[in-house]
Amino acid sequence: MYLTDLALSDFRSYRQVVLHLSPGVTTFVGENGQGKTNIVEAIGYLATLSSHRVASDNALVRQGAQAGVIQAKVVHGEQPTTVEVEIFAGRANRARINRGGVRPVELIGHVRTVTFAPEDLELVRGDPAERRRFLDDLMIQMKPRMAGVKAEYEKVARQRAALLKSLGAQRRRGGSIDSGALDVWDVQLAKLGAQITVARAQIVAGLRPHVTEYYQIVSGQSGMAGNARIDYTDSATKGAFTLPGLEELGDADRGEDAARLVTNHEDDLTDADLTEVQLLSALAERRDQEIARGINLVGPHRDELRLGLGTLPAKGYASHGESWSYALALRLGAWKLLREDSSGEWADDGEPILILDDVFAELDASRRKRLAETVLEAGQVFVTAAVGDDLPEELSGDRFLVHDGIVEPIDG
Ligand SMILES: Nc1ncnc2c1ncn2[C@@H]1O[C@H](COP(=O)(O)OP(=O)(O)OP(=O)(O)O)[C@@H](O)[C@H]1O
Repeated sequence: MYLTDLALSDFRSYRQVVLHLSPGVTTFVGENGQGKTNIVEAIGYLATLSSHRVASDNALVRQGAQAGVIQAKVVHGEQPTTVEVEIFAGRANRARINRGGVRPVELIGHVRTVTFAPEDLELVRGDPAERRRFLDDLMIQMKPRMAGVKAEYEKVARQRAALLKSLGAQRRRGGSIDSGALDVWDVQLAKLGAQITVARAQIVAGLRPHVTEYYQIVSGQSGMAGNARIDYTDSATKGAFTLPGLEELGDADRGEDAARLVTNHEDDLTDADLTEVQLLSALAERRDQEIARGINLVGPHRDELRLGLGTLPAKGYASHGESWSYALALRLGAWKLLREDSSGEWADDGEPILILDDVFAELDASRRKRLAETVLEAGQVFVTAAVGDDLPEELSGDRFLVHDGIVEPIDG
């Protein structure tokens, strides 16, 4: 998969820009604040309908404009497809595929990207929510129907939390409470939550060997010190979540087609049913505590992706350079997993686009070189850098200079 054209109108700092793009490596070079990241952010938005930098869409619309538009032509298999999203500040987006109106969520899957950016250090050093978001973005790209499940889960969790708060307040005032009203929310939370927990755990099982491998490649560390291992812990059992048939994948051959197991995993139903039962029993057990605190204490929003390095957790122990290598290994692992995914419409070309936003300046010379060699395998790569000299010479390809809202090709 690759983009041949990208047009932005009123997106971030751009009033209007049109770019013709080629497969292989494309680099955007320019001084700080000129709009390099804005371009790759737009490409990433087409894949996930969210920005890798901000939680709200408001900042994506050019100041003073009503709506920002991102339009791209993507070649996937034989036929080019035109995808377009119109972003409104504070309102629902509008989307088009080949000029026909569709629901925005239908765009997901037409463009697949993996973005690595300075913010990714938070994947290792930040709160568990960062790591859950990483898994969810990947989950939605691999199983687009999970976008709806996640949205529904979040709605149920919000409503249940409101009820817990009011029951808690009632109890503190000395009134008697009927906590039976929670039952219907528990059932929904467990049903939706189990699907998310299982989908994420499948992704972790598929990612694990890739993360271990890429950590060693990028960091140059080997042996126990360089052993990066990821695990998923669920809130109901508070233990490492295991999936029958998938767990052995962690120790499987590195070349194993892990994505096939993620998307075609036959035990989905059994796993989700089992997890649902575990969630329901944990909800029953912790109901009193939940009412006292007025928050949901059980569910995938409390699950954790744990990152281990050697015998220690990465968070709090890994050095700055090691944390960077780990974040990069997570992103490259995600890219490999998406690449291997040959389910359904990805049978002919599931190759995701790789975006490396401002990352070379953060790496030492040997890590830069190893990263460059690795990404050359990708069908299309977008790189941004403030200083062209930070880029290893392996990354030749199209170059654009970005300055004052103008993006122009650099010859040679
Ligand atoms: N909604 C918006 N409307 C107008 N301008 C915006 C908007 N959002 C961001 N900008 C401007 O875009 C510029 C930032 O662009 P971008 O983040 O792409 O820079 P960059 O070239 O990647 O810089 P750096 O090298 O510092 O990372 C800033 O000058 C900012 O003021």
